[in-house]
Amino acid sequence: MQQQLPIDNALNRLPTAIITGFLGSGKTTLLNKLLKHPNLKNTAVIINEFGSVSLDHLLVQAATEDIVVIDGGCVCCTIRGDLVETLQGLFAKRSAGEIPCFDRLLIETTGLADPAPIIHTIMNDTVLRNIIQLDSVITTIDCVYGLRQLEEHYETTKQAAVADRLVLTKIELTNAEQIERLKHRLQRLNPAALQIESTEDNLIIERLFHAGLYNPQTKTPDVVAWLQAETYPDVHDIHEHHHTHNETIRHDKYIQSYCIEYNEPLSWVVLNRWFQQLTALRGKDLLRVKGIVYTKETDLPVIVQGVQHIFQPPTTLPQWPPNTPKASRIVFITRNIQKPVIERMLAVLVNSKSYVEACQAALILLECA
Ligand SMILES: Nc1nc2c(ncn2[C@@H]2O[C@H](COP(=O)(O)OP(=O)(O)OP(=O)(O)O)[C@@H](O)[C@H]2O)c(=O)[nH]1
Repeated sequence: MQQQLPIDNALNRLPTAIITGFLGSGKTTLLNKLLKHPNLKNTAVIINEFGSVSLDHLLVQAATEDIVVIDGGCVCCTIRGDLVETLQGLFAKRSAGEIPCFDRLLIETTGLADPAPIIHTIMNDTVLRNIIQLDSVITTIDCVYGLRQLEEHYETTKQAAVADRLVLTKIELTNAEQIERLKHRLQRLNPAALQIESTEDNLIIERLFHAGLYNPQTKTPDVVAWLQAETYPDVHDIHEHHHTHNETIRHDKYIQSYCIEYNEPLSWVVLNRWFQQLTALRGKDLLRVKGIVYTKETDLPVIVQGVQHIFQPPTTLPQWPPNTPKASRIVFITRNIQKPVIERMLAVLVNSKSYVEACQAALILLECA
């Protein structure tokens, strides 16, 4: 039975990048550098902190910091009303001709911000998701303090784990060995994220943006570049590495990144149950999920994306892109959910003949918690 999902329309939406990074790691310095670039002159900027910054030909709005702390410490599902309002206001003014017609949006978070709620807002607000598309999550990492911050602050680890691009700042203030250690650590934490040194003047624009599903030059989906599936190491490599270090506090020790591959077509029932169980039971530990799925219900590739508890409604591509096998490939960045657990869950769900059997997948997940 062929079923319809909306065709992905990312190309028609405004590219939006989030710049995040720990306190003092160089977000504003990077932003100011970017805004001087002629290709970014029609950029609207939202600074996610108190007060506004005045920059000539640019639109700078201030979205107040309004993190709602729910008992138990989970702020991940909180959609920031102020950000939604600010964005909608910006688009209303643009439509009314009150401000110039910007063609790109940059959002700078505060240093302690969890980028997940901002990503949720962009992906799932019913109005915004038809207007803007997440083009890139850019995380600045301080080469002087980065290693220590990764150990001591989960915020830094999470900001690095969800990034599409990692910008290494203050390179000139430290030595080559420390930079290599930091790069290696970041590579293990988030192998698909491109590492860029902030001093790379010529390449920075091209390499910082366009982390979305579409190649901006050809306007066609580039699943290979988007998923970067081949960069995810086999899970055994990660374990071996951990055992060779005598690490005590490290937050990134608990972060795993891997790619699940499945050749047979999956039914939507299985797919939905899998994601529902994952989000309901371990949502806060699903730092980022994205993939292309081969389903029984449609010949078209289905695109899935999620951050923690919230998944974007699935969409399809108009056809399977060249060089992309007709199979499912989903990349996961998780905290304390190992690849075999995810694979076992999927196997149980695929083979289950009853609801009760399907619930066994949830038990696998609960046992590993
Ligand atoms: N030497 C050097 N200094 C840098 C670099 N990047 C940023 N800085 C300095 O580091 C300090 C903090 O930089 P910001 O850009 O304000 O950092 P931020 O992440 O926006 O800071 P918060 O908004 O406070 O979290 C400033 O004094 C910058 O001049 C760099 O690559 N090299």
